Order: sequence, then structure tokens, then C-alpha cells
Amino acid sequence: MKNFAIKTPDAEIRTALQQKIDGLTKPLGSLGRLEELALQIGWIQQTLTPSLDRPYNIVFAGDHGVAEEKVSLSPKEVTRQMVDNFLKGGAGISFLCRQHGFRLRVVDAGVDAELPAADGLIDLKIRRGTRNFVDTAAMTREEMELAVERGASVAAMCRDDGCNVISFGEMGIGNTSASSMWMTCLTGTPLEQCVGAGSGLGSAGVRRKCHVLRQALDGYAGDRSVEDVMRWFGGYEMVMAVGAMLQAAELGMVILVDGFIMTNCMLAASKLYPEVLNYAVFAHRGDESGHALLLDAMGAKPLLDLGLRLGEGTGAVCAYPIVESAVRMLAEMASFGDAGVTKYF
Ligand SMILES: Cc1cc2ncn([C@H]3O[C@H](COP(=O)(O)O)[C@@H](O)[C@H]3O)c2cc1C
Ligand SMILES: O=C(O)c1cccnc1
Repeated sequence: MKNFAIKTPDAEIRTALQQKIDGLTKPLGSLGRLEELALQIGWIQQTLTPSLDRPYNIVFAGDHGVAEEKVSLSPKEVTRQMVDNFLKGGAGISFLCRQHGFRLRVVDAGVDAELPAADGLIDLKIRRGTRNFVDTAAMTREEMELAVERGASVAAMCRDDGCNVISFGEMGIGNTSASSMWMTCLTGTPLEQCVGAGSGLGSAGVRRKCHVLRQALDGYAGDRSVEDVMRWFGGYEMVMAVGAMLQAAELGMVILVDGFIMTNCMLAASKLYPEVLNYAVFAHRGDESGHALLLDAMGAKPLLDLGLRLGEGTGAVCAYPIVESAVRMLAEMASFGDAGVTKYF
């Protein structure tokens, strides 16, 4: 698999950053999480005056063979229909990207349809959908490696365009099933606790989904290494997101982590390269039932708790103004000395 050179940023600047934050006109620590974020972003960028430039949200789209098992309320055709919707500007992520100044790109990682070329669509299709992981591996080793490389190329393209803060999202009917499989295999959390309603199953539907996924887990003959779990359960859009996250970290970009699916991608990325977590800002805790457990297992403290369960990058983009506030705090707040305010602590 492609190698990534991901650094832990030099810790020396943290002292100066903390001193700058503590010297701003406020009681010590009173801007709470904003102060932690400012420290993280200044550390990533190795400066006392970090900036957020040309944010992108990338939606990786791909279909899943396991959708044949009716593990989702919707059929897989909805993946292609939603790609159209993203391109026309009518999806949840579309208005959020407009609101917060994100460039939106959709990557065809493996949609099971021939998609005509369109503005905003990047064709990196590996195959028309993964194989059904109840019967066999979702993808070959070669496809998995190619997906990591192609995902990496998307992050590099954004960086080349001047982007230093990037959000990843996904569209793929059936991908909460794939994510639950990654979560159980990579964290050891019992399968049933990793499975939820996805895009809207009722309790009978969730029981059925659990049953199908249990069968898949029992039939899994791999070695449980990260690479093997990624390829066995797929999908292409998720593996591309892993490659994109690793490349973004190598390039020193701030990575906004979205919902259940993208948190699983960050989990897999961090099992390959733990240093990737230095660059991650966990945006929100969503309503998909495994998400909170997964965040806890990763020791992640998300910024928002809005009951979102959509994906596409929506939670990540919603959290962006908070990240911006952290950066503005460093750029715009006066110090005690400059403002003539007396510091009594
Ligand atoms: C109209 C529609 C738009 C979506 N946008 C994101 N998802 C979300 O739901 C899917 C995962 O849920 P499941 O595993 O239950 O299929 C993914 O495509 C995810 O992005 C959507 C789902 C639907 C139906
Ligand atoms: O949290 C998510 O990313 C999510 C949850 C349900 C359905 N689709 C996405």
C-alpha cells in the first residue's frame, strides 16, 4: 500500500501558543474548547497566527454489494440520484457548503452507474459497486490499494489549490453496514452495539440488518488486519476517504471529521498511522447509535451534538464556524498589555 510520511508537528511551539492564549484579555481558560482548537491548529501550522484557507468538502460516492441484502431502507439507485442532487446544489451538504464558503466536489469512487461528466464531479471510479461481503470480499487487494492512492490524489489536488482545511463526507447506500463491520473488527466492540438505523430503519429493520451482518462476520475468513478489514467490508468511497485523510495529514492540513462513517474512516487511518489524529478535529456526535461509542473508544471529544444522522460531510461543515472562531481568537483578540487591561491572576 502507498506509504505516507505523517509527522507529529514539533511540540516546541505549544508553549508559545499557550502563552499567547493566556495573555489574551479573558480569564484563564475561559474560551474553553476554542482555546484547545486554537492550540491544535497553531501547532499543526507551526505558527502563532494560523489561518484557514479555501476549505473544501469532498463527498466520496460509491455503491455497496451488501445493499442487495436490504440492510438499508433505500435501494442503491439512490446513491446515483443523490450524486445528481449534489451536482445540482440541492442536497443537505450543498446549502451548508454555500453557507460556510466550502467548495464542494463529488468523487465517483464506485457508483454503480455510468455518470456523465459534470462540473464538480471527479471520476475516480474503481468499479461499479463493491461485491456483497456476505458472500465474499467487497474488493480485491489491488482495488483497495488503488482506492487509497486515488483518495490521496484528491487531498493533494485540494492542497495544490491552496486549501489547508478539508472536510470529507460520503454517499453510498449501505455504508453504515460497512462502517459497523469496520468498527466491530477494529475496536472489538460487539457487533450489535455497532449497528444502528442508518438512513432510517425501524427496530425490525435494525434486527434484520444485525442478522445479515452477523452472518457476514461469521463468514469472514481474513486476518483482521486493518488493510484486510478495509478491503473485505469496503466500500470504495470509504477506502478513498482513508487515503485522502492520510494524504491531508501528510500535507499538514486540518481535517474535519464528520459522522459515523467518516469517524470509522479516521479510525482505520489512525490504525495505519496514529499520527493522523494530530490533524483531526472531530466535528460532531451524531444520532447513529454506534457513533458515540466509537468516539468514546477513540477518546475523541466532538464539538457539536445536533442529532445529525446524514453524512455527506454535513456535521463537519456545521462545525466549521467554531473552528474559524478559534483561529480568529488568536488573530483578533487583544492581549492584556496591548489593551491596557490589568491581569490579576
Ligand atoms: C436520500 C438520502 C440521502 C442521503 N445522504 C446521505 N445519506 C446517508 O445514508 C446512507 C447510509 O445509510 P444506510 O446504510 O442506511 O444506507 C449513506 O449514503 C449516507 O451518506 C443519505 C441517505 C438517503 C436515503
Ligand atoms: O453519521 C453518519 O455519517 C450517518 C448516519 C446515518 C446515515 N448516514 C450517515
